Amino acid sequence: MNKVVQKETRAAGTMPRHLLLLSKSQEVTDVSRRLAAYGWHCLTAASGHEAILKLSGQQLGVAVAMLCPRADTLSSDIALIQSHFPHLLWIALTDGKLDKACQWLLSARFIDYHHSPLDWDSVNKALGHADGMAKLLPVKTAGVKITDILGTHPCIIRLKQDIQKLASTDETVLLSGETGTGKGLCAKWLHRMSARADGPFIALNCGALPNGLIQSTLFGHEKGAFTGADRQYQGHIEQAKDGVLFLDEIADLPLELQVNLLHFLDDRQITRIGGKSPLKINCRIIFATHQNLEKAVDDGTFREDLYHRINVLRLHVPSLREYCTEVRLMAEAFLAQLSPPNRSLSFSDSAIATMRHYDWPGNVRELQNRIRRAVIMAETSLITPDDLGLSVAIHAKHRDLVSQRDELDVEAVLKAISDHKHNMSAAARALNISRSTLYRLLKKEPG
Ligand SMILES: Nc1ncnc2c1ncn2[C@@H]1O[C@H](COP(=O)(O)OP(=O)(O)OP(=O)(O)O)[C@@H](O)[C@H]1O
Repeated sequence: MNKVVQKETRAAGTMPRHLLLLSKSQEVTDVSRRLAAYGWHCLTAASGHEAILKLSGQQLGVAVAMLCPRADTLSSDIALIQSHFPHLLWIALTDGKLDKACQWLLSARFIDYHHSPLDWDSVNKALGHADGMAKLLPVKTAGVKITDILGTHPCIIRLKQDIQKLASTDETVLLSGETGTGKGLCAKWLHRMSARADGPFIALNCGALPNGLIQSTLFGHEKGAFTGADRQYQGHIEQAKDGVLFLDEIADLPLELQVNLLHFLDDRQITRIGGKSPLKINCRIIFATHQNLEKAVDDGTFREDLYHRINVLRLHVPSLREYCTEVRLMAEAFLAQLSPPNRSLSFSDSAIATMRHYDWPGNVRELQNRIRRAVIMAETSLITPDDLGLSVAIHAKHRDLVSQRDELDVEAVLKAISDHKHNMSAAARALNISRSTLYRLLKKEPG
């Protein structure tokens, strides 16, 4: 009996467990078959939008994403799914060649990852662990509960005060800041504290939808407006009537739709695709971006008139590095939220020190995800840097510093050699190093 069939037999008779399998790759069927052999039923999706449709009404705990070197193509899909299902635990399957975008994505969004050649037994074990943990974690639905904005650092106090001021107006607001800093959270607070709190809060990630879908998603369509439009659809602007529309990743909105949005901001009217008469909609818009909009204007990918229209009330959401003295406080608050009730966990001193010195490129979202991971991985009641997946990250950071320093050394040596017309002894003297050190830095044998 081959291995897969044996596993199938072993899994037979147990209830199938469900997971989301997100992949744009042809190999999805093979992976889904492999996982089925362990009793996993995979809901496959090739985009965030498809995943959201398939997940609605389901109580899934785990999602698997197949990452390839161009992982950035999945990053906005994952962001979209997370905004609707924030408590899914994510595990990545990668082909081992991690580029920068992929590494960033892994640290920001995943609790665990497995490289090919895949050891399916350990993939299954990790999935089982995550699924079990997801069942123990408190279930919260997106949009229902807003967490507090944590932090007592002056930059967070200022942020909260500014949100309060902006909540008292009905003006359009632009939130800027790195990914994972809490722009979505601030937008929800702006809504919650404003006169529109009883109205809807509708969020749309402009980068997560294919170009063909975004216009009807925003503006809606009439029945029969295009092939497949078998019923009338009220777009997000209309759904946000009397409430707030949160347009995330605004820099990703295609240029042709930027014009339509500008018109809406001016006259507050929309016409559904295929519609004849314009509709007046009263909603407040909050924009967010992690990109440099000024550069996007210079590059011609963002309209200058729209930029000026939305860049009036701008709020910068600080990166976690700007208040890294509070990492412990935040980590402990997230640990209390994310630990199952029957487990008492705390951080070891080395975990606190490591978190304090880490750069947090994925900001608070990364901190939350690392703690989710640690809750699953910790074998004792004391969380270690390893449980947070940080020993490797810190090591990589140090290796980076070493390689950067090496590059600078080589640059200085090459300049000295050129300044001294290729006289190695003179170049070494000028740098105050020996000839042998000079050759070592150049990784060459003395000539
Ligand atoms: N100061 C904070 N206190 C508590 N939770 C926070 C804080 N900042 C961010 N978070 C949490 O971090 C997670 C990521 O935040 P959010 O999605 O709002 O980030 P974002 O800046 O909108 O990210 P992106 O640019 O990728 O869309 C959310 O779960 C949010 O509740």
